[in-house]
Amino acid sequence: MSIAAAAAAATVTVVSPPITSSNLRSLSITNSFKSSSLALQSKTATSTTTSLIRNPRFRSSVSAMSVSAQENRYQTSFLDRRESGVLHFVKYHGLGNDFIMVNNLDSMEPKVTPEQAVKLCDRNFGIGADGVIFAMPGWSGTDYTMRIFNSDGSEPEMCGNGVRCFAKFISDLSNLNGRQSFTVHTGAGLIIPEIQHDGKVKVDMGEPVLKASDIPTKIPPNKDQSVVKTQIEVDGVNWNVTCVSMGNPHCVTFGREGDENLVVDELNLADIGPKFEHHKLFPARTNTEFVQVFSRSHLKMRVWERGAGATLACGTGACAVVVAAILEGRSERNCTVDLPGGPLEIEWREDDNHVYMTGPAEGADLGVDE
Ligand SMILES: N[C@@H](CCC[C@H](N)C(=O)O)C(=O)O
Repeated sequence: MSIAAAAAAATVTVVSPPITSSNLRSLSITNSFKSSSLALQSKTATSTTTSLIRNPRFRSSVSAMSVSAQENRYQTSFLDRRESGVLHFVKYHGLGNDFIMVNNLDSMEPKVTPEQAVKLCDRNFGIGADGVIFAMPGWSGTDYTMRIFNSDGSEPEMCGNGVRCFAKFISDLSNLNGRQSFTVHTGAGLIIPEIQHDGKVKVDMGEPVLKASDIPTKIPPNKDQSVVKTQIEVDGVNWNVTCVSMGNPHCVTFGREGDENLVVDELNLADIGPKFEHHKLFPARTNTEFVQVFSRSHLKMRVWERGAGATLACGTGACAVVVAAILEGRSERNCTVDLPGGPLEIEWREDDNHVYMTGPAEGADLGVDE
């Protein structure tokens, strides 16, 4: 289906996973999109494909909407029905960080434009999500490619919770013949998720990037080429920050000048979050994690995500938090990180310098049982 056909889509079908022919039920949502922005969006999508492929880290108005719930039973999976003008998707979430998942395995061109993603992600006038994730064919030898649009339409390099959802989505879509692990090309390079026996997904998130200019941040490096526990002024207050990229940029803070012990529940995230995100010291904007230390292996964080705002969880953010905590001498290499949506297990392994993230990923449960 072409971008134009997708954009002109009149019907979007939501299906509750697991995706099997026997238990398939659907909820139809009818959208009318303004078609005037289509040509421009198609160009945007193409240029983002190009920039993703060039990423050097790969080395190692909804004008009207009506919703009608129907009980439809189909003999075959919805994935086998390819009506033109219909976008099929499912909702997945990792600890409440939720995504519209699109089966894009037949094309390297996203079936949804950034502008459409903004509309689809709207929690009142759209479907509601923190982002749209596309499962695409592999690239340069990988099994698959994952791309994502934030709810503001921007394209991040990587998404930790998203890649766990991606792994579950792929295993629901494809016959993996018992394989539980595969390789995924992302804007942050090669990512390897593995579905564990307990249903959780463990992800090799690769090596953290610490060089300030690669994160990118304009904060002057204070330790080798990295920014570790240095002060920046945000809205008239000095914050101690450590900067880490997990393919996407993160600014991690454990507190303000003279007040090292953040109580993260007391923060006005909606006020301070955007001031970090759009700070002039972060040329590509930044995700920001506010962290409270319970012990050397137990941390709690709240996140303000670039392009998505306050979310219930951020996988790359939790990885960045543990890397920052280790760099600042606050934690061990294995930590439980509590997020508003639940805990993630993070390890920054000494032997290979890779960060490993383990946590759940689930399809949205519409509560419709057989
Ligand atoms: N929630 C994600 C991160 C998504 C991308 C982020 N908003 C960005 O722009 O970098 C995660 O779980 O990592």
